[in-house]
Amino acid sequence: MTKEALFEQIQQKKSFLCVGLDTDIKKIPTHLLDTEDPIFEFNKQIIDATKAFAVAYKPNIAFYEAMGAAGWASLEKTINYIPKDIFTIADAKRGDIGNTSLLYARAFFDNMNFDSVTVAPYMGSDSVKPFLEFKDKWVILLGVTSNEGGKDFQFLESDGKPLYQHVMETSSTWGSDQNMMYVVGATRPEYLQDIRKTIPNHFLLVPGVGAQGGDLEAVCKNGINSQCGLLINSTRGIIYASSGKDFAEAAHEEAKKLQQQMATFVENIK
Ligand SMILES: O=C(O)c1cc(=O)[nH]c(=O)n1[C@@H]1O[C@H](COP(=O)(O)O)[C@@H](O)[C@H]1O
Repeated sequence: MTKEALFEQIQQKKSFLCVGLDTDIKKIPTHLLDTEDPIFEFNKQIIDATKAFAVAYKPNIAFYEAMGAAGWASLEKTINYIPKDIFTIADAKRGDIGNTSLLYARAFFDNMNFDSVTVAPYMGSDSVKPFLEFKDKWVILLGVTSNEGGKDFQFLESDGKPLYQHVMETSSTWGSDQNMMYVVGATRPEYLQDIRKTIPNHFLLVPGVGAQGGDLEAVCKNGINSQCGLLINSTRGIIYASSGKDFAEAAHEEAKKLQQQMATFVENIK
């Protein structure tokens, strides 16, 4: 998907919501366990209930890998079920020596037809560049993560700059704002003004609202740009809003609440 197509969808839906699909067999409503593929059945109903408000879906690959071959089958069915105009993110946090990264890229872009994959920057340029060779596909590089341990390395300074800033400055020359995005946790909105000085035009994937307590308003105020530039993710806050038979309706309501908070920000984009 191109950046223009993504922005068009954001304007149409007045939303920049990404719904995470971290589907855990231990957490889905028990009445689904009798179906042929409970993980897919859950995802299907979540997608149907939220697609009016979501511009992206982000299955976290760990949840599928943990189920073995059956998990991969559920993931493939899920990716094929997501409407084609909605952006898809394989949240896999990959990155390895070049020939291995190329195969990760083929797995998610060619075999499964995801639009993007999350990538860890630690192994540097030759671990990221193979993902950038695929037309209309995206790398979403970890920048400032939402978790507590993100502080362990990401803010260490050298040459007067924190590590995350070195990562963003250097890596943004490997591709462009047409094929690279960055992860910035919603729990750390105070870094967004500085981040926007380094990468004014890139889209940011912002996880951490809902269950992790991130601040949606602060993220929007500091992070939005002239093409929106934000995909804000919520996972548990939406997909596990209810553990009963009404889980899809509850997900619909939570997604709608977030979309309504986002609508004014979209209307004010100049
Ligand atoms: O890359 C990510 O998506 C990610 C980066 C980050 O810094 N923090 C973070 O929580 N995530 C992912 O975003 C999702 C957050 O889920 P909830 O906390 O349930 O909304 C999980 O799939 C995490 O793996």
